[in-house]
Amino acid sequence: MAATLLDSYTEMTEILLPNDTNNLGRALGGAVLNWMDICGAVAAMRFAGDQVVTASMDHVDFIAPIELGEVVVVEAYVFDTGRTSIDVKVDVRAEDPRSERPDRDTTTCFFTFVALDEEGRPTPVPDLACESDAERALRDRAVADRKEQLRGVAERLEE
Ligand SMILES: CC(=O)SCCNC(=O)CCNC(=O)[C@H](O)C(C)(C)COP(=O)(O)OP(=O)(O)OC[C@H]1O[C@@H](n2cnc3c(N)ncnc32)[C@H](O)[C@@H]1OP(=O)(O)O
Repeated sequence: MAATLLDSYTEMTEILLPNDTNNLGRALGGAVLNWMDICGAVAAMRFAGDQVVTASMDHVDFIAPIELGEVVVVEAYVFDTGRTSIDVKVDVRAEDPRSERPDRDTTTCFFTFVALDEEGRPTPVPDLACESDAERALRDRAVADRKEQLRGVAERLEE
């Protein structure tokens, strides 16, 4: 049984409202993580066709702030699988349709979800199929980016 990277592709669009901001009028990290977790879980569920739970999130760097009123676009896709686990890349970018300001990448995180059967036990997931060059490129980039991110974190801890 196989499912494609495209089957999993999920985009979620939010607008940053006051409830999700800090006292500087910028996005709370926890609000962004919540959107990323939901978007990643939807991608994993679309892929597996089963309920999933978040097993882990890798390191998260918030590389640029998101300002009140900006549009937040969260994108997620499956790039690797185990027997019952599903690895998902989640990217976040901010857009301001009211200005000429260019879109900004604000964070990326790699999640692992586990598919569960109706009794809540881990259950096998489909193999990942990449049918186009674009899908293969996304998969390879995610694998490389995850390794690079983990290498960067290890180097920072050693400094
Ligand atoms: C604190 C919170 O609110 S967390 C948010 C919501 N998430 C949850 O509630 C999930 C809570 N955790 C759980 O239910 C369990 O730990 C589970 C379902 C994730 C894993 O259960 P386990 O009994 O460890 O299952 P098991 O040992 O069979 O492993 C199943 C798969 O999970 C993977 N896995 C287990 N723990 C982790 C982890 N911390 N990180 C990544 N993958 C993991 C295993 O590698 C295995 O993958 P594979 O089948 O592809 O080889």
